[in-house]
Amino acid sequence: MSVFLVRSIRSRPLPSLGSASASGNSRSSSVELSSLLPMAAISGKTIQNVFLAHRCQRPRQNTRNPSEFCALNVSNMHPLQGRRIAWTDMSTMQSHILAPQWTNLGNRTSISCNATQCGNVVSSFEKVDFLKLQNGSDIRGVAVAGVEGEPVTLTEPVSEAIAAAFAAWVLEKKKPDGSKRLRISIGHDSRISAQKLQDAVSRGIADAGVDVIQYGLASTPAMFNSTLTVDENFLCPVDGSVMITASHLPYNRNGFKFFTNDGGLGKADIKNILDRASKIYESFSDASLKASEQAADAAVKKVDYMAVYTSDLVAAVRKAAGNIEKPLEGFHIVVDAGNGAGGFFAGKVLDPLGAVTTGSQFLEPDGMFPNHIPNPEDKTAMKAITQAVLENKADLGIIFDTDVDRSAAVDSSGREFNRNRLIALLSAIVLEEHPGTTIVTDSVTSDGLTTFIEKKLGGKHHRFKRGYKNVIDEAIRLNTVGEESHLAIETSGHGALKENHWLDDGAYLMVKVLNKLASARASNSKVGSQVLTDLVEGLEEAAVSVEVRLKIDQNHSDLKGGSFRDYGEAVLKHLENKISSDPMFKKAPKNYEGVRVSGYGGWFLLRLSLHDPVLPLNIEAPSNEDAVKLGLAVLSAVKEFPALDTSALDKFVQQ
Ligand SMILES: O=P(O)(O)OC[C@H]1O[C@H](O)[C@H](O)[C@@H](O)[C@@H]1O
Repeated sequence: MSVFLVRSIRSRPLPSLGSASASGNSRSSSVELSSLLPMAAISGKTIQNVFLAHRCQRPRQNTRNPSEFCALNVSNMHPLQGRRIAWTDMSTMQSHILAPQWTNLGNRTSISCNATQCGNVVSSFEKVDFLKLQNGSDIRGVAVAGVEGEPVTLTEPVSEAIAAAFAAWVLEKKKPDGSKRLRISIGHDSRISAQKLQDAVSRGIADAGVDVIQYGLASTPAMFNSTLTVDENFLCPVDGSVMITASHLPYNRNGFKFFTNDGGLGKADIKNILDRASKIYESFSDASLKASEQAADAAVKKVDYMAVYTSDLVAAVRKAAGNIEKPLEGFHIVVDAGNGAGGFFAGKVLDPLGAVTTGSQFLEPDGMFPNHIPNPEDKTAMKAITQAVLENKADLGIIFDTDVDRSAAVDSSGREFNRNRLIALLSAIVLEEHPGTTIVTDSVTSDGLTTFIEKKLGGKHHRFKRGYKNVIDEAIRLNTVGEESHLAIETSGHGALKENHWLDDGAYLMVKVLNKLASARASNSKVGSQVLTDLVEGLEEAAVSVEVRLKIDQNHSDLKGGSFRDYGEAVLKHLENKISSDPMFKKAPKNYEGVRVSGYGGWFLLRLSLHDPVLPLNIEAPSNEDAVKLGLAVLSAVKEFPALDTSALDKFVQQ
């Protein structure tokens, strides 16, 4: 990948980005530009129609005045017409300085910077704005400007306030006696805003008088794990942990997940932290932020914690295979990390275990996700790993989401282990170890999966609600009321095991799969990856399986000022009433969210999304015709609600 440098030569035309793109990968290309910077150099690349600029700063004392600091003459930047520019290392405060030099871009190009529209400037951000950042038990916001209609909400000061609030919350919970300082670890995925937010979060934590341990690129489960590891060499256990990630969302988003040794924080905790953050934010001034910048440096330590986490994974597989050093010798396993944080799995886990990993792809972190979205629920992503398995004639393919709390696999014939098939595979493995145990899953699992778990494997299927935290908490609850459960897993690829502290960990799910491969090979050297495919033999899968998402227009007058949740509930109630009088349908006897109904040999579930003003509809049926009949039944009920956008369902039933 070539990098361009902008040199301090005025008025030299910029070469066409278009022609540069043509010479490289069409989705991700870097360009050699020469031009126009008095005191700074710029490198960058164009990805997804965004020109991603990186400024290599020259010594500031050489600048005559601040506006020359990064002044660009872009009079010849026609090739950027209609494109966006995102800075990876410069706050918009600085880009405001250079804005006059860019005025001749007019409306052709929008300029944005890494973390924030207003960089490190304290701008008005009310309590209500903080509360909007809550996404279930996570915090999510826009961290990079440049996408139309998506203003930056997760600025550096906002992030700093949230981190300070989390540190205060941890202090309150842990009640330290003053003999030692508390410590909080910070990790991040591959997003382009990671560095800026890591710095802001570090400042917030240090401000609260807590030590900061930075791990750099890390996975979400590793961050939780750092609250459990006991090893002073790695400054563990930490008292709290922050993962900077927005999972599989687009490049401009980012967010936070928080942990203590009790697990991930719940919805009420997150609301509490956002409440506190809004108060802390009120006390911020430009001067106080400057002071906190200096204080942070002293409180920050860096630790290679991923080395601990990955060696634990390696040890787990060795142990399962009877303490063999290289239990995966002879297996060819390809990994697709989608340019997220999961690339470590090939080099740090599979290689030491003896597996061949050639053909693994997109292992290098790239926050623009130039190849595919790192998401095992995404069709393009699953196609990419399937292709890699087939092209490399591999025994197994493994794919992770951006922060590695979700995963899926592909067998040697290209059959996917995701959604119901992934749950079936893990259920088979866990039920061999714990006969009769209850498997807790999300609500969109199939009827075929219930039959498989209960009739073939002799376990119990507890179909609960959507949401990884809901599923895990329910499994923990069952154990406390005397019902043994060892696995909580979602069709999304989230999964947690009792034996692994109920840690929501996509990498550990794959370790369980590898354990099966390794132990089967240890007892019979001829065993190949077919052993995994055989485990899901007998799982009935519907010929048609679809999800359509019906949006609720929150500004529609039919909401009569009420919330989208109330409106959604009204839609569900109406559907339930209509269905109960129709002899073609039967309501699911046990159901924990939405309306789940059997009919025409299949089923549907309409429910409220966990986070969005959306009613997701899942349909599974033996044929397209039957699926359409189920869709039509839903459509006739929901059509009476004008604020509901049914176009996706209209399209489905008209096919
Ligand atoms: O309710 P939905 O909009 O379908 O979203 C549901 C999903 O939301 C998030 O991504 C959670 O991490 C998942 O655990 C959950 O399944």
